[in-house]
Amino acid sequence: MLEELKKEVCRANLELSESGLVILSWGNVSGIDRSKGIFAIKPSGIDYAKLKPEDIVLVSLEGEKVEGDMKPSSDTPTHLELYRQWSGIGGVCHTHSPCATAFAQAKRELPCLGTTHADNFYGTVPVTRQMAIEEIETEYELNTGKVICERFKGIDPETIPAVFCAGHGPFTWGKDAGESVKNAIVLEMACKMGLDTLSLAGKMEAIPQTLLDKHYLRKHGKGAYYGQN
Ligand SMILES: O=C(CO)[C@@H](O)[C@H](O)COP(=O)(O)O
Repeated sequence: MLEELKKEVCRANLELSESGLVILSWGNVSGIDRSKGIFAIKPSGIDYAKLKPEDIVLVSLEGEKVEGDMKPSSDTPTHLELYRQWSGIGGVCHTHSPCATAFAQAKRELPCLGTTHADNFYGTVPVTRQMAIEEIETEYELNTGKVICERFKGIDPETIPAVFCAGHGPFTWGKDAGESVKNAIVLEMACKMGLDTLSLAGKMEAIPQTLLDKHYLRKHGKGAYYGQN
């Protein structure tokens, strides 16, 4: 079932591995078929070098494994919560890429410091709150999805397809699995530029909204972020 989706998600996971954003079996990518209410995700703990389309696991929006010999990614509940809450996304990517993870661990948001960022993210990339002990000790991955959606109240997730999960790492998303990986690559580069800017200038200062609008709206035609840029 859903052979094409499994091939697409397998390809996206291999792209993630080839991008250098993940090592060992870290990270994961999924993609959803909204017409069937089923998403495909990387199996847990797999060596990317051995990953094949037939290894990709299918999971329903009710959270049931529909097809696959292996255990779905340990982050499946997070991907599931984002698909449930945000009907406009088609793919989700999670990494521990070093610069973006530094922002997540430092609980720092990434302001829009330049046009590179502005071309891809309509404003500040937010960070979630630190989860409470009981949220961590119970359903950690599901609660990770919940605090991401909580943080995005008032923010259009399609115009800022990225977040830093406090104390953990980044999640990105997009119209499909491939775009979620592209956004993870752009986020890591933007975070590296942010750290370099901070070390050169001693601060991270957002560009004017008008420059953000000029770049983002010219490329994407819409922007609906109501918070501070
Ligand atoms: O965030 C984590 C672990 O902290 C996970 O993303 C692992 O890095 C990958 O887990 P699997 O997808 O292989 O289960």
